[in-house]
Amino acid sequence: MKIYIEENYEKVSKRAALIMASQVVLKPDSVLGLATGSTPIGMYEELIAMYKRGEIDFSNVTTFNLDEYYKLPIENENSYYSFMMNTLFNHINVKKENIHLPNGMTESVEEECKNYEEKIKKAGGIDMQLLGIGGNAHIGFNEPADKLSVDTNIVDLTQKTIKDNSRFFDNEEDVPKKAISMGIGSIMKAKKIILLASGEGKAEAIRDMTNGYINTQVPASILQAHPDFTLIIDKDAAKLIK
Ligand SMILES: N[C@@H]1[C@@H](O)[C@H](O)[C@@H](COP(=O)(O)O)O[C@@H]1O
Repeated sequence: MKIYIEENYEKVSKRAALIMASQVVLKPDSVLGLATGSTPIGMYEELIAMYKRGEIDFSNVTTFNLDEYYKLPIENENSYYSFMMNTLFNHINVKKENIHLPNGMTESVEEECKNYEEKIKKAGGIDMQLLGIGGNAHIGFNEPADKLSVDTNIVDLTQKTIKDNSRFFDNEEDVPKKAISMGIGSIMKAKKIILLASGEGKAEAIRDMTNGYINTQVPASILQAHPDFTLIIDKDAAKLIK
């Protein structure tokens, strides 16, 4: 595990964008695993700026997002599809057919999860996976539990996650209670993983995921066992690291 502790959120975003951009420059047909949440927004803005300056070309890139809410139409502004289109995809030259998110509106969850895994495999696996982290150390939507799913699966969101994510919705009741998420195995199969975190609200999760132990109640802790894992955090998120 490599850890970069940056002065602030802006520096976290800049370093992450440079790492992601290098991946695409060195391998223009990279398969990128992407994440939602507020944390990666700064990194996406940096990547858009690089694209506009002609420094980076996404035309051969394929993307797979970590997760999508269950039964939230993609037209809803809070769907992760809408988030990704508005925050990144509409501003760069990635091809629409190369963009993948789990279909939360599927009639057959089991089939959708299986297909998603197949599609990742067919694309050659994920070269670089970007992650944020939940306040309870979830990654994707793999919530703390006694058992964690290896493959893409449907998950029940914890009350904490529903509360955390309610800031984007009009009411807490509008937050979907379930999501389809890549599993821990799907994430760990990525050749490289980077995780971004910023702010004091993530300090406990960062402490617990870097303490040398793997604990399913701290889903992100498994990343310590990945051979090419980079943590990019700001001082506030790092303040409880021992
Ligand atoms: N499913 C997403 C995660 O992928 C993300 O890491 C987390 C943290 O979000 P934020 O970056 O807004 O704190 O939120 C959601 O629950």
